[in-house]
Amino acid sequence: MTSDIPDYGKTFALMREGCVEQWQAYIQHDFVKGLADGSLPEEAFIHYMVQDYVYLIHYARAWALGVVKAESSEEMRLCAATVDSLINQELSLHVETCAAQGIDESSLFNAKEELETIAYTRYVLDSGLQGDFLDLILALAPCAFGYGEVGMRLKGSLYDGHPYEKWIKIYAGEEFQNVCVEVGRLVDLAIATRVGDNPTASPRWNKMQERFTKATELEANFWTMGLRAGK
Ligand SMILES: Cc1ncc(CN)c(N)n1
Repeated sequence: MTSDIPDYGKTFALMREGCVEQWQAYIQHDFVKGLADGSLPEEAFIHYMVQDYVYLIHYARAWALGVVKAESSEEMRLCAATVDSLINQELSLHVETCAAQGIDESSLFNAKEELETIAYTRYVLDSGLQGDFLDLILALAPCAFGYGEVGMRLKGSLYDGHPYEKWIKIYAGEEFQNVCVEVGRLVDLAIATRVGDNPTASPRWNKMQERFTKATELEANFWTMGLRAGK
C-alpha cells in the first residue's frame, strides 16, 4: 500500500476512482464505523453474519459460475481457488461466530433471506448468466476489494477486548489480503485479454464501470440491512 488505498491492481484503482462517492458510502458506512469503534450492537452484527453466510453461499456459486464461463485454464484455476477459499476459510468465521450464539450451520444455510441479500446475490449471479466472464467478474470484485480495504483500515482501531477483533483480523489478515491481490490479478488479466491494455478507451468501459458501481451500491445496502436489527 503506497497510500491508504490498497494495491489490488490497475482495474481496482480505475474502477474505484470511477465511483468514488459510492465507494466511500460502502467503505465508510455507519456499520463499518460501528465495527471500528466496537459500538455496533451485537444483535445487528449477528443478524448481519447470518445474512452474510447466505450471501457467501450464493457468492461462492457465482464464483463457481466463473469456472464455467472462464476462457483460459488460468482463469478457471483462480476462480476455483476463490470458491475453495470462500467455502473452506471465510465461512468458518460465520459458522464459529454464530455457533457461539446457539445458531447451527443448518439454520444458517436455511436462514430466511432479507431483500438486500436477494438483490445483491441475484444481481451478481445474473451478471454471469446474462453476460460473459468479464461482466461476472466485475460484479464479483467489489466484495473482495471493499472488505480488503475495510480490513486494512480497521486493523488500526483494535484495542484490548475489542468485540469485533476476530472479524477485523480475518479481513486484515494475510490470507484474505492474498485473495484480494489474486482477484485483482484475475480482473486485470480478464480485461487485458478481452479489451486490451487501454481499457478506459474501450467502447465497453462505461458498461463495465456500471457493473462495478452497481455491486458497490449493493454492498452499502447490505450494511444498511445489517444495521436494521440493532435498532
Ligand atoms: C456482503 C459481503 N461482501 C463482501 C464480503 C467479503 N467476502 C462479505 N463477506 N460479505
